Amino acid sequence: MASVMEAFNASSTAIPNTIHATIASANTGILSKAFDNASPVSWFGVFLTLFLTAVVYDQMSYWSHKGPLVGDSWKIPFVGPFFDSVKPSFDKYYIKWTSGPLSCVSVFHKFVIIAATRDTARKVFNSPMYVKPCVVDVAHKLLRPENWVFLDGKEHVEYRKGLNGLFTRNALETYLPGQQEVYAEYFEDFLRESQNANGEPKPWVYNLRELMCAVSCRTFVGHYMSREGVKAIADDYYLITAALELVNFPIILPFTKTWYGKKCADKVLEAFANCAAKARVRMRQKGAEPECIMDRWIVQMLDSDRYRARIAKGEKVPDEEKPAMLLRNFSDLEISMTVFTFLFASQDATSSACSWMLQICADRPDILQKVREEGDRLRPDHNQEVSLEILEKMEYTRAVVKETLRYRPPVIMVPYVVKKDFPIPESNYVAKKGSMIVPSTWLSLHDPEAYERPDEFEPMRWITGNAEEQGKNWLVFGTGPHYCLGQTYATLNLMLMLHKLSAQYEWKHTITPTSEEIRVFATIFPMDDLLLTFSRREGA
Ligand code: HEM
Repeated sequence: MASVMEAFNASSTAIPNTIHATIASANTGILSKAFDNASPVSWFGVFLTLFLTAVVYDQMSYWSHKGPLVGDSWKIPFVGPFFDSVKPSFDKYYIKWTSGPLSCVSVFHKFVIIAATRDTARKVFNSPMYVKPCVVDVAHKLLRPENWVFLDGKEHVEYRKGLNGLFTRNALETYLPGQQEVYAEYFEDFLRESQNANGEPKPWVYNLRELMCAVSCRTFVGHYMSREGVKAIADDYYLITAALELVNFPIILPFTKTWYGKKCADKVLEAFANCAAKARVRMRQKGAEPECIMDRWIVQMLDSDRYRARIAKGEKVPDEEKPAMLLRNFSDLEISMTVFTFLFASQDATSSACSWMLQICADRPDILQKVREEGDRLRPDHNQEVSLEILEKMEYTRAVVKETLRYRPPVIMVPYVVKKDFPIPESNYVAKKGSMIVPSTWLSLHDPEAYERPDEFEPMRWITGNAEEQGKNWLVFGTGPHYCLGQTYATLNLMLMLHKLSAQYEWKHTITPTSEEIRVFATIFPMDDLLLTFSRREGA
């Protein structure tokens, strides 16, 4: 969502010229009187007039954008519902989504259109001619302005193609052993922490965030980073999320959230660039096998180099020896910036998903029992590595993960910005250039026409029901040219986590009156931060 800075930065709105002219003439009249010593008009009068003029301008601007959209008829002068966005409330978002397919708010001078239904949301996701993803201004400073995620159109498509090779089935298989190592270490830590607390339940959301950060780092940079290095990133990562919150001061002043976030982001970038340098050295060694995303990327670069060298020498290289994707050479910093975007995109979403998944499975022993039965059947020896082949056979575990993502979609809104006036004839509306337009995923994923009893958690809808056929409603990972690059990886990773944890551990959830309430912090979490205790599963 927009930062306050964006609100301030918003381009001037298209108020009819007559209004501009009226305001201008009013201003000149008053000002000339103020400077005329003989005039009784006081500075207070001048100020008041300018203020009222600005209020009128702000209101007219709001109306000129709003047109037929659902939204307040009157805007609180200048700020709009700013104070609501300081502490975002799920219930308030929900009221907005259900108010109409397209609704609006205006915060400061930023006009925000909310696309709440499946069809309006899809329309936004699939209109790259008119819209592009929008991030808070501070994101450019944290991720660096030259980062690929800020590319648009053809350049974005081309860059993204070069990344596809990092998420193929074959690639995902090579990351599995590293992920399992991390789960094994952290689950034992969970157990110790619960034992040290003498079985007293503790909020676990923070531990899960750290775990997800560690698994991501192992997947992205393998063993090039020490456990302490990973822990340092995991410990500080929330500073980055906080810096990118909707409402933050736009200029990076010392000791503000954005300042801490930037410091943390610089550390992560430097650490990842060091890892890239190490990967470059290791992957040049004979027989070195890729273990992480950086390795695979560097192997693709080296293969492309070799191919180009052969061609340059005039060799006729058979087609089957040509790399699937010819890559240019990326610097350590470029690799680092890109891998940072993976962490940035995955950290909050995956932490949210696994928090809800553990809560739901603890509260529904019938579901957990089935996950265990499937796991025990397909991998009876708990010391055996989980192969991709085994994981892919876990139909019920997959259904639980997909149902978690549907029932509690981690990313409830994806902010886009309108690049040029965007006609939406279905709503008889044209979104003006510079507006923010935010497709929401919630209603689509809770649409009773697509998913019967949408507010019930029913994994079987993915096996014996028709949930898999509702592709148009499945907006968990977005759709269109920016759809989530890591969706297969994210799903498999959550399956791996649930399988490994349920095979060897028990976890109990202490239900509180706010367990089912939703706290919005970039993504969504149980309001009470998920009170858990861990123990070893009998016989494991
Ligand atoms: C449960 C976990 C996840 C959820 C719910 C999720 C959801 C999303 C959503 C909704 C988008 C915006 C799509 C759009 O605008 O159409 C997105 C984009 C993206 N995601 Fe994910 N994501 C998850 C995990 C991951 C992971 C693990 C990675 C990386 C390894 C990742 C990498 C990305 C990237 C790079 C983009 C931007 C793609 C682009 O602009 O071309 N995501 N994700």
